[in-house]
Amino acid sequence: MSVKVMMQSSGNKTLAGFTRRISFWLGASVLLGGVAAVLLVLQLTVFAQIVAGLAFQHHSLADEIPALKWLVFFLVTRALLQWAADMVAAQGSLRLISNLRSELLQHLFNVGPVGMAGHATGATVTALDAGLEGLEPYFTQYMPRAAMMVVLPFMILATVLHLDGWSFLILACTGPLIPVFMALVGYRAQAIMDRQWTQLLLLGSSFLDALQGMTSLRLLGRARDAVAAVADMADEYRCTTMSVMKVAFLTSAVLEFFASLSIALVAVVFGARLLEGKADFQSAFLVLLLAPEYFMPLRAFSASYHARQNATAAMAGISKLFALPAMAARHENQLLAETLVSVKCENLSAEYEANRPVLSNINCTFARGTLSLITGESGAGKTTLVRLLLGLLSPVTGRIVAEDAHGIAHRDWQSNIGWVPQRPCLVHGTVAENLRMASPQADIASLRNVARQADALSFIESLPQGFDTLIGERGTCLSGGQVQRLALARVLLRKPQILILDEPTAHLDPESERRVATAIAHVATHCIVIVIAHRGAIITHAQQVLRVHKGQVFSGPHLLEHAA
Ligand SMILES: Nc1ncnc2c1ncn2[C@@H]1O[C@H](COP(=O)(O)OP(=O)(O)OP(=O)(O)O)[C@@H](O)[C@H]1O
Repeated sequence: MSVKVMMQSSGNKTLAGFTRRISFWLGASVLLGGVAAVLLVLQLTVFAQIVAGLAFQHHSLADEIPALKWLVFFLVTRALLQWAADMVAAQGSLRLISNLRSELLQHLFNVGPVGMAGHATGATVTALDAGLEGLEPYFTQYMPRAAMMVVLPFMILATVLHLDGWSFLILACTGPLIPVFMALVGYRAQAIMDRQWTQLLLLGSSFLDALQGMTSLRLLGRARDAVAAVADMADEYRCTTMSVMKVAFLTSAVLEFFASLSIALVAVVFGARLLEGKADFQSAFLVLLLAPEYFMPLRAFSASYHARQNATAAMAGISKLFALPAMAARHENQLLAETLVSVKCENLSAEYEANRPVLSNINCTFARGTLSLITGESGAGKTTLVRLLLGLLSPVTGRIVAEDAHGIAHRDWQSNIGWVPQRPCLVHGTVAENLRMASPQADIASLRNVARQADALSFIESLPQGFDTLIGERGTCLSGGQVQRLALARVLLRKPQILILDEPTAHLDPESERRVATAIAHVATHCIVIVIAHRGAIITHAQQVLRVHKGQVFSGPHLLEHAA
């Protein structure tokens, strides 16, 4: 993409980069877990000492009370430390995920609708939702467990070496088998996880597409096929999930087998030497208590290994979104106090792909109190010009200058634009709720005022509950003309100084078209109004016509007559 990148998101957007961001939290978690591990070894040592004292040294329970107090102390403190370690890791992870979600959303706002054009909405939603959630177990479970897999087994090995050489040898030889085995299984499991993630993305996009296109699908008689296709994908996703589970269970079973075998070997070797009188009970008992704990972090690590694979697969989708170039200009959401009198395009060029200009060095002016019409054949670049004005696309060369009556150019003028696309976005809610999207604090008098300006008041008042009538998602309970007038009323609530409309009267019946055109012409008396249109009543109200043709913009009085 050659489009100028306005803002590159900062920082290393990889799992390693994200891990570094919460290194303090992970470090604290591992430290707390490490202290808990020391307490575990001490707890088992005291326990072995108590059992040996009671069984072989004829101690009474009263003799062991000080040791029992230590045992309880170690037990409780260790439980608290472990809880704290888990909490710290969870806290760091939740903060990171929350920050990442804000960063990603901010980045997508900077990318804007033009940059997102080739990206399926369902896949984006899945990456933002399930994708980011999928990273959480990686930070809360996998990373701390990976660290503890090094800390605790080494601590136990050191203790066992001090107690018995043979047991040390058995544990030292069997322990590393587990990570090696994990690496072998992991290679195969990663491919399945990647497939599962791709299927989830496809499922999300297909489901959303099927929902959005349900009317067309029904009209084409393909609704059942679409439902069947989504069902098939859901079934494939289920099968892949079962494969993931199968790999996870098999891995756990094999690891359990290795661990049990190793512990049994320690028990048999030590037991035989105990019978021969070559070892003492307390050491043997302690080694037997320590052996399962030696494998515990390895088993916990293996149980959370799928979290890493899941995160790696999810990260691929998230990285793709972070890698999208930012195309939209950033501007403050502040309305200007000064009145803008003109918006000038100076030597403006735009392109979506390198060396394929859609607009080349265009110059034009949009003045206050003027209704400017942008016309031209399909694909000429009318929408591209509007995208430049809206700040959704950055110019390759040139600039757009917005001036007030004193000739002062303002920087944050784009927040003063009101934009009505061809298909305005109305949400499931009441008429008033849809209008208040533009200004949540607006009172009913303001709503009535803008509705009157947009010629929408009479039809709103004729609805069963007036401004409290539910209009359905995308205004399904309203006609095309009513949706346009409602969208116009909504945008007027923001008191825009510049109003841009994309084919506002397309698909309307002559009466609705006339009413919408008159309402727009009325707004143009105190605004800079720019309308994309090819034909219809709106043309008769235009004071300026700009024709976009082969990357150039032509204007002149003859075009006005021609357009009319
Ligand atoms: N997001 C995009 N990525 C790449 N090319 C694009 C993109 N949007 C538009 N174009 C291309 O830019 C050119 C101008 O498109 P634009 O939408 O500005 O035309 P238009 O005059 O508004 O057409 P219409 O009247 O059909 O809406 C077209 O050739 C189109 O294929």
